[in-house]
Amino acid sequence: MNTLQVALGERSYPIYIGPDLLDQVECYARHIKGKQVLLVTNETVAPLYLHRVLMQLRAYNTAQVILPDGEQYKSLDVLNQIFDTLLANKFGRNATLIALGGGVIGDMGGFAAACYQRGIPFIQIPTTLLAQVDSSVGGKTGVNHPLGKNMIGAFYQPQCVIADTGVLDTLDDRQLSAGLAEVIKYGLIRDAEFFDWLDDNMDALLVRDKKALAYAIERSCMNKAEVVAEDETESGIRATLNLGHTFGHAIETGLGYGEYLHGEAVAIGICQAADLSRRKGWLSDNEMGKIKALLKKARLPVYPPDALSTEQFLQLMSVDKKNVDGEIRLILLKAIGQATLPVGVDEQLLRLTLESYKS
Ligand SMILES: O=C(O)C(=O)C[C@@H](O)[C@H](O)[C@H](O)COP(=O)(O)O
Repeated sequence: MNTLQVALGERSYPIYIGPDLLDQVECYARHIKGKQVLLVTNETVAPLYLHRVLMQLRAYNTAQVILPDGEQYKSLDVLNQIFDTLLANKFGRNATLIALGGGVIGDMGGFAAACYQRGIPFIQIPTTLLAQVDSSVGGKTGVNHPLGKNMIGAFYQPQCVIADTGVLDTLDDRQLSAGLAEVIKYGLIRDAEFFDWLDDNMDALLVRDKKALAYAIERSCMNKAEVVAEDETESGIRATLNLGHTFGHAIETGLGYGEYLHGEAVAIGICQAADLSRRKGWLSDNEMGKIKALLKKARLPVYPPDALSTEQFLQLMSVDKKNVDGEIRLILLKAIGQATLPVGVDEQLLRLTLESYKS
């Protein structure tokens, strides 16, 4: 097992990475304070892994919530089921919530923990590649609104993250590729050497070579932990983690949550952000080509859906959380390995990019 630390003063926590961690009681026990534990998971993950986690929690008074699987269920309505179960079981302030699942479960479970009785401890057990390399780390929790992705939420850090790399064996290929979009993102925003490594090792990652996957997860988490430690609540550098997300969130919201996986929408958004950077003269044609080729090699989409018009894109992008006083601000690239902070972009250039960057 490898342990990384997210250094946030009194809110610091470890990320445990390794195989078969679900069966290691020490990973859980040292982070559970009271006797009550609520497990939040979904219909896909429960039959695969819930039993293994419960086996380690025999000393506790446990309850479970099994939610439907998919981004379309990351909503206030579904969130209420978690509160219902906490209350029905008379769980108090020292109860611990464990989120066992992908990004949707982690974000919703974390938000429920942040709100219930004004905050109870929670543990992230991410079961998708995307959740292991990105969403379980850093304390962004929340739910979607029909008009905007992740619009209702809170920064709320977990007690620990338990990334059991063995659970990726049951992940389907589409989900694996979606996770690779966020992995590639780290190379693009701050780690050019990692981008080159990914270029050389993408085939190994796609066939789930264990050594390659473990390395990609550790290096991604290391990058994320460093950024979050520097800027927990996104007043500066943390916004670079949002590369491609303004476009990506517009696709997810515009097409209806669940149509595209988050990582797929982000892959397209990364290409659109890279294309805009190229039009600004910051990125060369060669770099643009390398980015698109690596995303395609990871079996990710690189062109936006025809169903979304330029006007719809602009409308959806106008509610992004990085915007200031109504101005759309984007994370762009100066080079592979170097992202900008949010920059306001000329609307004409944005329109041109949206209209011309199509399949
Ligand atoms: O941790 C962050 O900060 C990120 O922006 C990481 C993103 O990859 C992640 O998708 C995040 O949930 C997006 O947050 P949002 O603030 O754009 O809703």
